Amino acid sequence: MNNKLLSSQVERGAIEAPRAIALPALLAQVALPETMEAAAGFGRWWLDTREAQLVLSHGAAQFLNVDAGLHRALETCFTHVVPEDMLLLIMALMQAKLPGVKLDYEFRVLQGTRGLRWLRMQSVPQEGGIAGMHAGVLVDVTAARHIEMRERFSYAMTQSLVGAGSLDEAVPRVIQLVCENLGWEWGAYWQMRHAPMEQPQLACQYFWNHSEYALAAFTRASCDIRMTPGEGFIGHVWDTGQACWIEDMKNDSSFLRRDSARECGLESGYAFPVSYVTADGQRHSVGVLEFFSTLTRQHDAQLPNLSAVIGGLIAQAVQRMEQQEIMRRLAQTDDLTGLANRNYFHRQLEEMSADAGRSGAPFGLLYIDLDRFKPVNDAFGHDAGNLVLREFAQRLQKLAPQDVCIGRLGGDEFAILAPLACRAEAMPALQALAERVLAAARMPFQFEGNDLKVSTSIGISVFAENGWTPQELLRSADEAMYRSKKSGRNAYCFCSDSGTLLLAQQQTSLARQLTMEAELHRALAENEFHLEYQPVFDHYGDRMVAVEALLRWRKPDGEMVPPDQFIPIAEKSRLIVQIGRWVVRQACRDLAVLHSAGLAGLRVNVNMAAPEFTNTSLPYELTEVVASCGIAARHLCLELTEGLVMKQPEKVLPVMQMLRQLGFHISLDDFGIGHSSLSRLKKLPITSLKIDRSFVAGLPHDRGDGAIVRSIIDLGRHMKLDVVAEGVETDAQLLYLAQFGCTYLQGYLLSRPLPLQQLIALHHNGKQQLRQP
Ligand SMILES: Nc1nc2c(ncn2[C@@H]2O[C@H](COP(=O)(O)OP(=O)(O)OP(=O)(O)O)[C@@H](O)[C@H]2O)c(=O)[nH]1
Repeated sequence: MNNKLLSSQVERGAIEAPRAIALPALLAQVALPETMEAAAGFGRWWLDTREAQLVLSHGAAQFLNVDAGLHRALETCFTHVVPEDMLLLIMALMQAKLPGVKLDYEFRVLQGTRGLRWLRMQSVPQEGGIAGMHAGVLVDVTAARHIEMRERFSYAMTQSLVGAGSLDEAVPRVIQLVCENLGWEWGAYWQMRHAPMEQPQLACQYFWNHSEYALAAFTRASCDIRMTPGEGFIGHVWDTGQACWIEDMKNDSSFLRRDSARECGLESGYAFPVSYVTADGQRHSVGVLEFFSTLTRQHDAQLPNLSAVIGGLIAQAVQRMEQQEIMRRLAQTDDLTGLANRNYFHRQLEEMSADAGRSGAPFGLLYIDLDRFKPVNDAFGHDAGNLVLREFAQRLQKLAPQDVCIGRLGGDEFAILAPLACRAEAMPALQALAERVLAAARMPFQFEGNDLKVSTSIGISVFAENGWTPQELLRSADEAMYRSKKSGRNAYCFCSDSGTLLLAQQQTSLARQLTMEAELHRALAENEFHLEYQPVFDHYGDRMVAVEALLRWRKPDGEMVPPDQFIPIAEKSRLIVQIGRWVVRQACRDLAVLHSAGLAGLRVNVNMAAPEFTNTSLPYELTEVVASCGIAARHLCLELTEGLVMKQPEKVLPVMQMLRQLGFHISLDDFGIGHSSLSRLKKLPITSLKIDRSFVAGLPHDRGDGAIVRSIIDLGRHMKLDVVAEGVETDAQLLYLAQFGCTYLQGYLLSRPLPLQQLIALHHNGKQQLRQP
């Protein structure tokens, strides 16, 4: 706005009279001291707080990138102010009308080609000023702000780099710091990769992106692409060692990732080298940092000003970490062979044992000792011995899979730690590895035209069969290795081949039992058990008469533990009684649900463990359980094994009799494989017999099984006992059993074990009708 226009506005009455008096003077000030302002580096402004109008001098207008003169609306002066600062600026201006308030506010403005600048707006008290009129100055404080910010930023960055233990930790933090503090949306660090037999290539090693922008496509393109020195934006910066701007990424044909930049709306970017100069004046390039924005940021000078500091600090960190890495590697490595040294190998073994203890993943340990190595030293000298050790180490590295740890434990002793895919593969995989080691040692070593010959003896131990701890595993493998020596050398032995290692096995199984016991206690307390129910059908296989409750254990990580793994361990402790009681209660509660869901009359069969049947209070406890669940005693059938009854008949029989008197059903499980004498069987207070699945499996073709099954069915008929056949899996088995009058049938052919709700759904689907007993 020029002075003429300003005057005309006053003349048109746009500004009220008392202020109009002052305006010619203002206009004169706007016009006249332009050169003075420019020299002093400030602009002036006059604010009419009543009308919210502002007059800007030429200097102030230049700073704000708008016209000089009168602005009737404040917003027109501030069109280039950064939106986040705009509201606070206007609020600060309006507060100036309050008595005693002095305006002093800093804000950011986009000054066209000069980029982002910081301005400070301050009021300057006027002598004899007009009420409601304020005047002040506008100063560009960008330089001071940059210095301050650079200091703050350098401090934060130094903290990040000094505190970081590795580049993986440090560099992403620095990229994020730059992006967040300097307003870039995407940043990355490129590093030179030296693959064998290939030209060195720059690859995107770390990146960071602002979560509010959809930049995944650009990240993908950056991670996929490789650039050789001189190639593309990154290759150019690497090659020249000079920082580089890119103003229009999406249309710049030399920018290799322009398509993805277009897709993500990225506009401009800046890349600079990360390098350090050594005492001899040599520059060493370490990598390239690049930053991109969705705005055109060509002249935002903050990053260029800081890039030397950032690049230098990162390069120093890289140098420091590389040195640390060398030191670390030296501390872990055996000088002569380059393999893991004794200490480091032990640490690896400790870590692997701890991991395997948690995950159960097996691994093997090969303890390798060269045979007749001393004579090599004695005959050809220490250098010859060293050559054998070095070359044998190289052969081990070549033959072993990538993921194994190979160590030299000292002298002519080596060891290999080999992860195993699964327990079943342990033996063959370790055997194959040991064979390769034997063959590698047998190949002669060349020393000054002589063929040096050695062999090896190997001992193998496997986690957790031969030990849970590094000490147990090493001792087991060492003992196995000595057996290989004793057996004539050039051989391998597994630890478990030896009776002398029974102790390790016993310790292992004890440790496993203790761990499992602790887990079972937790499982009970944390409700990790649940029940599934396998239906039992009448002899036509079409009516469900009972369900067998089957205990299931799902660990918090989702792993299902098979009952045959945890029941034997629970049986060795009193835990089985607690678990058994939980099963009975839950089964009775679920049965009540099944009854009310329309399965009235259904019975539940529950497997009972040995210690429970020697407990004389069992009948009363069970009476209380069924009563509290609202079901009758006849609805609960307790299954116990033949062997249990026969082991302690004097204790078990009275409990069984009491249970029968109270109305509970009792079934003799796994019938046929125990040692029941018929005379004793007659006296047992039981209601049914269960034919063991091993006999059912042989039906109908195995004559022996057929004869046993028919006898049991006959026996049951004569003793007025129900006979249940379990493990029915084929139509032929079902027909056979039905033909000979087996009372009840159970097996996968009819139904697998089901969760409670599926059982109810099965019933509601109308597929099953209940026989009312
Ligand atoms: N060259 C060389 N020899 C070493 C080094 N460290 C230990 N030794 C020697 O290696 C030999 C190892 O001894 P033994 O394992 O008993 O010798 P061996 O002849 O292999 O005996 P068996 O294992 O019973 O067949 C000793 O003579 C050590 O002095 C080394 O770094 N370099």
